[in-house]
Amino acid sequence: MSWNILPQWLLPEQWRSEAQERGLDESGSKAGPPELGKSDGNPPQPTKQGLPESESTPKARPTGTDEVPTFSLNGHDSEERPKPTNPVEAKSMFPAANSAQRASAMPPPPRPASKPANSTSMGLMPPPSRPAVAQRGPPPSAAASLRAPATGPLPNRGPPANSQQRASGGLSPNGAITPNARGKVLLSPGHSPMDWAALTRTGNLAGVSTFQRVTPSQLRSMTGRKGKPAWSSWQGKVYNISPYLPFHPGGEAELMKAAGRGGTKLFMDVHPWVNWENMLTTCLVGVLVPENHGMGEGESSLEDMD
Ligand code: HEM
Repeated sequence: MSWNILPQWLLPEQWRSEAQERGLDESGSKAGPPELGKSDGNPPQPTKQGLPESESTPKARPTGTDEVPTFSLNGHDSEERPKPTNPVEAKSMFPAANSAQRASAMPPPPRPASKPANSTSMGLMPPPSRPAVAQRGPPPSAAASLRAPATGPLPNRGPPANSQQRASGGLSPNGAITPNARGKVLLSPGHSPMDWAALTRTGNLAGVSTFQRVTPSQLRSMTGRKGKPAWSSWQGKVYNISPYLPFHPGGEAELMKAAGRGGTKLFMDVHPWVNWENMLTTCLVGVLVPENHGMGEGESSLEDMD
């Protein structure tokens, strides 16, 4: 038991009387007269009267220092632990002053990183809050995914081609429908480049059932007006550009400049990087041929068909 290391005047009444009965002092040996532990509530006076010569601990004789004996239920520990003399050591009792942990140069074990209280007290910012998980709706359909190009020009979505916004809008001071510096227009919904790509996969957009030989006069008549389709030739190939008009990022008016004629130079002046051949594959009408190709009178077989 560790009660025997305490001064008698610090012991509870019950223990004090017990110690007196056993006649033990703090070292466990037979003590002197029982008046040592009188229960008058006052600490014993530092007098040698009544104390045996063998008594050497300060329990019954305060030394005047501020040390307060520690109390532990484990009597062995309290008796074996050396009393700290350094005030710093006195505050930090773990690891023990003479332990291997103190003697070695090993750093202390790392603190757990995920303690917000610790990180705050260390002056560190708390970890950033995780971004909210994007609200995802049902998986997009195949057609919808086609409308969101991962690369290439962003689809221009905006008011319909014949709307008031298209007619008067845009950043151009002269009223042209060119809302950006590059002259792109706002395409009506459902007319993005990906929509066009999806449309071209649906089938033939040429407007003719068979491959045609187109003469220049024939081509000139296909202006996209008066109920006729708009044809244009690029490098000897004739395309029906009517279906592409609402999809053209440069606007219908720009594209219509090539209607009924060769559009190579116009095209190459503006965007030589555009792969028109791929884009217009299903719009291919035929090839451009000399005016009197296959005709004695210079008449066009297509004109006859109309
Ligand atoms: C059928 C033939 C044509 C196709 C397939 C086509 C296709 C395109 C494409 C894909 C763009 C967007 C380019 C980009 O974002 O980089 C574009 C823009 C444009 N196109 Fe065309 N185009 C054609 C004919 C023409 C013609 C004949 C003209 C002019 C007479 C023209 C004028 C423009 C303009 C001004 C732009 C906007 C500026 C720009 O994107 O650089 N296009 N065209």
